[in-house]
Amino acid sequence: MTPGWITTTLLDNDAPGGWAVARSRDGFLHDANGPLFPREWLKRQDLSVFAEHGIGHLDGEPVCLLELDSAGEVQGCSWQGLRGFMLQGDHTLYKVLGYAAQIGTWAREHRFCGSCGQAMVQVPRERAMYCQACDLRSYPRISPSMIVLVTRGDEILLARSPRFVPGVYSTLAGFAEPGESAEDCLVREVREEVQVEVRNIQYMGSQCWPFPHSMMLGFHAEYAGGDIVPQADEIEDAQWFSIHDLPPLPASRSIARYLIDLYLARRLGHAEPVLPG
Ligand SMILES: NC(=O)C1=CN([C@@H]2O[C@H](COP(=O)(O)OP(=O)(O)OC[C@H]3O[C@@H](n4cnc5c(N)ncnc54)[C@H](O)[C@@H]3O)[C@@H](O)[C@H]2O)C=CC1
Ligand SMILES: [Mg+2]
Ligand SMILES: [Zn+2]
Repeated sequence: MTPGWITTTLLDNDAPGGWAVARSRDGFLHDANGPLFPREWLKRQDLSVFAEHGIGHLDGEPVCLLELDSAGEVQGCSWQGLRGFMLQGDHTLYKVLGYAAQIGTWAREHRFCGSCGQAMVQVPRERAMYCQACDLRSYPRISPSMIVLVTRGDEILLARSPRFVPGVYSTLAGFAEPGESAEDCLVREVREEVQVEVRNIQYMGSQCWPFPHSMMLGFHAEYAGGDIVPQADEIEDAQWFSIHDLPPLPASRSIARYLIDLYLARRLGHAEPVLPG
């Protein structure tokens, strides 16, 4: 048995046994034992299965995803969004569900060729969809995004989007555009969102963010000039906060929180946090 979670290219859906997770628009099915169910049992429930994908091995046992058309009723079970699993519970299980969500979304959105519109087929032994007419392969989509903590000595720049939980302030973030490096993206996003200039950009680490398919590239950068002007619509408020008097912060497993906690630890001489993968 290999411990932990290992994604696999593809599994044989006809081989019996293993675990399954079920996903609908309402999230993942779970009961008191969590979101993993014996696969054979789950397939016997009255669920409208749209697609089945082998996704990996957990502690050596195969795991598959049942993508559903709708959230059915299963006695003793309820549905919970991926974000809920990110916020609390076992981190390895959240990784399983995050991967399942990305594969399920990608497969659902790539049934037809984006070039000619014909049905695509699953490539054997590879996580890819294929259009024979165009000789075109589509791989799971990942969107590179940068995230940055802008610092000024004992102050850090935090902002809030109208989408955030009330009161919470976070680091700045944004999707990379074609033609940009992560650093170009950082400079542009900080300018756009708060009209501030930065220098001494330092890469701190990355995190998969399956909402729905971001790859977060995390940085610290020093303030170099400009007064904060929040971008209309995108940024509700942005401020310099003293590291000794911070507002409510993002979830502890997010890279946003890691970037903040890491800066605080270095500034205050505490032990450095570990970035959850
Ligand atoms: N893990 C973490 O700690 C954090 C993760 N994030 C994530 O970072 C990503 C980017 O942050 P935002 O401030 O929302 O982005 P942003 O500042 O670039 O603005 C969002 C806008 O970008 C456009 N957009 C949506 N999907 C896109 C894509 N795939 N490529 C290019 N443009 C796209 C849309 O117009 C959307 O309204 C999001 O996935 C967000 O959830 C943001 C903050 C913290
Ligand atoms: Mg943004
Ligand atoms: Zn095609």
